[in-house]
Amino acid sequence: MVTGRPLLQGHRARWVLAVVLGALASACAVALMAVSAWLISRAAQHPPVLYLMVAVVGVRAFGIGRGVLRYLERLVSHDVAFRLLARLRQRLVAGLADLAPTGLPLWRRGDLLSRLVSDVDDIGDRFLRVWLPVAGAAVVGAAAVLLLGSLLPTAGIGLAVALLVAAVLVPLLDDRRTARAERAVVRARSQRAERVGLLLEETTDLVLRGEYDDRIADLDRIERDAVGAQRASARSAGLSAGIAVLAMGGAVLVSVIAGTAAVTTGDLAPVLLAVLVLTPLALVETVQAVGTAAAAARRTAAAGDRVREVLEAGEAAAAELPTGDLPESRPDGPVIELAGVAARWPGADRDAVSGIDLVLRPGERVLVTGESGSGKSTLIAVLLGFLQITAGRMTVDGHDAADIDPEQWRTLFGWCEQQAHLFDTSVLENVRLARPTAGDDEVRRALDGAGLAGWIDGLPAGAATMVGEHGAAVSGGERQRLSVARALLADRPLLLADEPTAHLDRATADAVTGVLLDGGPRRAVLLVSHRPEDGELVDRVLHLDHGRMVHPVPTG
Ligand SMILES: Nc1ncnc2c1ncn2[C@@H]1O[C@H](COP(=O)(O)OP(=O)(O)OP(=O)(O)O)[C@@H](O)[C@H]1O
Repeated sequence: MVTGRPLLQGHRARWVLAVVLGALASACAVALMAVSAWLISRAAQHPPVLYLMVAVVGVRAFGIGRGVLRYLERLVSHDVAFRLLARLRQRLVAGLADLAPTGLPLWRRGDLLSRLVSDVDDIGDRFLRVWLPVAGAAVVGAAAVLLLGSLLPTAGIGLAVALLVAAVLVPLLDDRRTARAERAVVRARSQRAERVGLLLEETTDLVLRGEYDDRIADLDRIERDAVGAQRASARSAGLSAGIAVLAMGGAVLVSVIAGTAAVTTGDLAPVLLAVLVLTPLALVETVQAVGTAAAAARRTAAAGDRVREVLEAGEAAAAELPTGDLPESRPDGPVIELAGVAARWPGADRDAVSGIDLVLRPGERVLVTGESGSGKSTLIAVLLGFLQITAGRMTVDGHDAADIDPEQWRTLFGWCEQQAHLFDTSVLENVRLARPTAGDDEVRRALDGAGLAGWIDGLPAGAATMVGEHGAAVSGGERQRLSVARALLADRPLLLADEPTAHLDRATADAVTGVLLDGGPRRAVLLVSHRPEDGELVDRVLHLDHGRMVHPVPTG
């Protein structure tokens, strides 16, 4: 559950310090007002200046203390909040990694981004804008009530009632409206992130299909909803703030009436009248913060629910993952076997592959062919452990994959994909991702192996050249070879290549296929390809038709 308690673990002392500092800063503001009031009243009686010195020092100390303590409170509380947010994001990303890739379509990409960024930020606000002001207001409010009550009980009661109205009653009465408005704010924000993401991804298609303007109009509608929701939320907050001022005004009035009467009857020293009257005014800001805290509490609750969904899905996925170790590796490399394997994508009503029997021995090269949609990529997803098998058995050296920790299982495989993702960093670092501990020399050898030496020599900064956002500065063939370089650097016992030459010219495709298949005696290679000529380069061909293996392999 995304609540403060588990998140706060290890940070409680800092958190208490932030609350104490915040309360002291608010207390300084109230004390400043009270002491100033006393000082002005007393000074009006022209006493010897010595009588006033303590109060003068007090005014200075409280004035400086208010600013310094508030600064320190901000420093400590934001430090705690950022630590908590980092911890929460780590947990979310770890959960998503357990869900990926088949579980990720549970949420649209923009929606997921909004949960990871804005919703998590809102949860940070729970500490900064909900608990902190409420804790501070509770401490300072109680102290002010005690102070006024000790001077004149009626004034204390008046202040207590005003505080209850402004900080408890109004937020409670307004709760349903606030909750609705804040839920709408969070929903509109997520829709906006989702639609903007889609719009950016599909701009070219939308323009060509003439649907771009409709999408912009749709976005405008969402934006109007978002603004409407924010207005409703601001109206609520404004109302609470206004009532807080009125309530404190009421407390001032009670103090004036009761205080004047008490001074007349001699029950109260005249110099204390100003203290009674001005102290409630110093509390206005503190009480208003409680009003906005109520709205923030509602928003963070809505955001918390959305983050919790992702966390719980991740935790559920993690709980189901096996934890066994890979068996001791054999000197000549592992043997991977699939016997009668079937697998189904989430939400599908039939298996995407079934009855798959396949043995991959060290050094073997197997070509997988089949029409589009016949299940070739699904077979790779099964091998990589991304897709649960629904029937049959997959083993490594006789040990069931279903018992092995998926992270360990995946260390068996190198993967050369169709559209390798490139990050906005250098060529070198993009390849090093495959084995982060690899030295520059090893990365360069992998680049050479993938036939990229000539290309790199021609780059302005060699292998240190940046590839641009999403690899914008890299051609399709170069991207493909970078993917090959990654697979070579990873140097895993089994190399899976899913149509690695799909977008390449014949000569480049021949070269890339050659490099991939030349894995040596220990590395098995499973190549998915539509090129008939690749059949000549491998030991075996596995042909798929509607998810099932076909024997004999059709020719031509
Ligand atoms: N991520 C996915 N989620 C749901 N269904 C999927 C997913 N990927 C593939 N499928 C379904 O599984 C079946 C096999 O698809 P697969 O991508 O494995 O075929 P393929 O042989 O690799 O096709 P292509 O040559 O076009 O890449 C298809 O019916 C497809 O719709």
